[in-house]
Amino acid sequence: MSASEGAFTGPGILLVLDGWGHADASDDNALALARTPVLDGLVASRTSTLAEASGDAVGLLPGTVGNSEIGHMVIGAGRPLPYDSLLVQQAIDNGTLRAHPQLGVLLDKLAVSSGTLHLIGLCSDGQIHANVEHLSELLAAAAAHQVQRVLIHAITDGRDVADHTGKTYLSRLTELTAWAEIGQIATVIGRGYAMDKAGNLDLTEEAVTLVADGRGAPVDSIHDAVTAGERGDEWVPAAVFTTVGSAGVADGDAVLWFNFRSDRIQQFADRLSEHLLDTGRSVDMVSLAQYDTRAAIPALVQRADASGGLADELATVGLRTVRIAEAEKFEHVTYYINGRDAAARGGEEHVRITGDGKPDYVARPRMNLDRVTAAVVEAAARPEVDLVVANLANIDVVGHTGNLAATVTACEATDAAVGQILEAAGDSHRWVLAVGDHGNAERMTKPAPDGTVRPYGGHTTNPVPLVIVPPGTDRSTPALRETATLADVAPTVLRLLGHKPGSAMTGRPLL
Ligand SMILES: O=C(O)[C@H](O)COP(=O)(O)O
Ligand SMILES: [Mn+2]
Ligand SMILES: [Mn+2]
Repeated sequence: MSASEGAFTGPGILLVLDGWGHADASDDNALALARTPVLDGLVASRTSTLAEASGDAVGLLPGTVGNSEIGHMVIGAGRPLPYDSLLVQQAIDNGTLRAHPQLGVLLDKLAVSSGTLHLIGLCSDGQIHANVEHLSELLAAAAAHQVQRVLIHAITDGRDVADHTGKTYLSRLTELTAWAEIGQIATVIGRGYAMDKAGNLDLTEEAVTLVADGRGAPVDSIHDAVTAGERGDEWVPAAVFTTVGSAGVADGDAVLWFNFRSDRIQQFADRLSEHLLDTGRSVDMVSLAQYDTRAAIPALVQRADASGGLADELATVGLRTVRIAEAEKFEHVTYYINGRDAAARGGEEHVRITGDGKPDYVARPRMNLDRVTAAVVEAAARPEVDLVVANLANIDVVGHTGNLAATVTACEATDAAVGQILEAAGDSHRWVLAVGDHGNAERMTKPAPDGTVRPYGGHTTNPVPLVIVPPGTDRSTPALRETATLADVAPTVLRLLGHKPGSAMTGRPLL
């Protein structure tokens, strides 16, 4: 360790506590209700501040809740990055989406062949994976090109928005189709099936055969579609509207995927592509934003450049990092934090902690935290490792269940884990920077579109705690700046490691 402008430099630990947001205590604030002496101590310390993690501070539309993808990307990039949802909205506002040549060719082809356009995506306004309002532009484009038939394959949410609101969003779809004078809902299925990202292909298959072959329970109304299941909107079972005639995808049809975030739709997109190919159907596919699929699906809106972030800077100066998270958040500390770049840089080691079987987060709110913590402690003890980067998933993942009691347990388990990690940091004379990537557990209810207050497991627009714990007994560290955003994390980490912020970073070191 050496002194540098009042701050110390040396090896450290960057700890992302997923879903660790800040809000005043209330009876729906799981973090405040939980007994969390370690986290409370960190937040009350002099080297603690609050960082903006939502809206335009990170590259989202103003007022939009943060999410893991943009959160980790900005933590890594050291600058706000125009996120896909923002870029899609800009393309709608400036007319480039509607005038997109590739979209025009696809729609004209359908108009000539009388083929069907299938719109597939998450129907809510959660703005994390999709926004149902984007459909007005897509339907208008189809109508302008005189496409004759548009079918919507709606995925119900209940995770990024309050549960049991699926009916409201499906009703919104019918308003949009009435306004555009084209389109009808053909099928409905919950995101638990259609947006599995853990390789549970049996779940994905339900969505694939529903959309491709029209195989699902016949329903006559939105009400029947969403009330068939008793497990909420995430698990609405496959349903086909009897009113649409043939709901499946025919040879010569086209598919437009309207989720803008890839991670939870790519498995479905790949499986549907393979299924159509296997069954001899030639179908044009495009996606609203870029997907990380095996299948080549052209995107209508391109991703922002996220290079020049922490990973690139660490590689340039030759520092070693270990990245640790359980499966749910593994891409977050590797792919996302590295600027949506799958290549591991030199000096980068990845530790992915996997669990057994299908997770039940209410029954097991500790998840695999003990093993994640053990891996962090082990990595911290290795002198050749300059920076340990870890994500503790529980506060967010259990928070998503909307179950307050389970989330309180998740917060308490995380608190104990952070305590162990701080001890290990003390032993190895490392600093620790702990930060949330967006809010979640600090608010567990939300008014639904119908005005009722419902349990809510989704993210928030609240700022997140950002705390630096100096190594050893160093108590000379100055207080942190009061205004901060996630873009300040990478410059601060580089400073603490004894290096300058990267030239592409606009965030500023917090000390
Ligand atoms: O995909 C999910 O689990 C949620 O919709 C968003 O959560 P994340 O942004 O924390 O992954
Ligand atoms: Mn997150
Ligand atoms: Mn989340």
